[in-house]
Amino acid sequence: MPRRLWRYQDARWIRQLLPAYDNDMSLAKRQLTWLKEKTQNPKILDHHVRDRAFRHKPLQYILGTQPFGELDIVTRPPTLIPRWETEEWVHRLIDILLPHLLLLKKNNKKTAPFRILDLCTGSGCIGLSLATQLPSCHIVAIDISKEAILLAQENYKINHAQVLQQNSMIEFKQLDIFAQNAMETMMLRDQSPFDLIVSNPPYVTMDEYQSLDPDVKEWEDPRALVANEQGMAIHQRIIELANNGLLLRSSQQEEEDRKIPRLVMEFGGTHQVKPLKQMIMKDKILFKDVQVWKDLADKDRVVIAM
Ligand SMILES: C[S@@+](CC[C@H](N)C(=O)[O-])C[C@H]1O[C@@H](n2cnc3c(N)ncnc32)[C@H](O)[C@@H]1O
Repeated sequence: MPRRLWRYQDARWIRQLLPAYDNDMSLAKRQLTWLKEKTQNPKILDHHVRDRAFRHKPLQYILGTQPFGELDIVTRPPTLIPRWETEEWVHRLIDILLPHLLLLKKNNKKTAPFRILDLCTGSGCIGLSLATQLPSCHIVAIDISKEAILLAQENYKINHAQVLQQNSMIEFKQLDIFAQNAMETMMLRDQSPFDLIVSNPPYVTMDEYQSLDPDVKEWEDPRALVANEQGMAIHQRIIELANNGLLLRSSQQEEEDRKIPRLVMEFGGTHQVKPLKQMIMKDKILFKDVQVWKDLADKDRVVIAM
């Protein structure tokens, strides 16, 4: 296409993109630059701009990937696009676990793999980050959605070599955590409890869901977002399963293990802090302490039980 025509097209595309970015010219221009990095074909580009501008298609679904720490996670509707808030706490968690696992390895204190359960895995971003950065871990990752499990497996294939390099492994399984046989299915072959449970479960109420942006509502699976019980039904189920034997009992643990997180769950905001802490500390046998981590926007975001 001649340069003059490109300039004309660019101006038209930017005009079309503007409403999707609150009429912020620099943001609209930046989006166009990213779209152009994906394709230089004007017909395809025009299609992408229309998808973004008129069909509210999230940019990450158009580009097909989203960076998540060291990983480039493949994104596809309707599986939830990994969020920066999750990326942040996962890397904070890795920073805590890594020296601990290296020390255990050095002191020969733990010969069996460190077992992690990633509940509500979606694209696999959390489980795969842990599997590619932590040594000798055995991770089981669960999701109710078939599309999510297929996507997570695709993401695993891309990062397979890094997982092997860590001498770790990860398995994905489609399962409803409310299913009757959930616990046995999650423990898989070993039938032994986990050292750590991590999860970014759905946590918005149906009312909150109604007011979300069309980018989210029209493209992402509602099952990834909405939960009953004021957005805490899945958290409640995870705590119940942990208490019923899915997590190692503290008496079976080495003293050092007690200092590291054993249950890590993302949640929606300050209004959920008190009920979540109460649910976790109801049975004081399993957990000795509970903390809340804030995200970079200074919002209560993750509950950590030790
Ligand atoms: C907020 S998304 C998190 C996805 C991913 N872990 C992330 O952080 O981007 C929640 C996920 O929970 C899954 N989910 C919802 N209800 C579930 C259930 N009952 N059992 C298992 N997974 C469930 C959804 O399919 C969705 O993929």
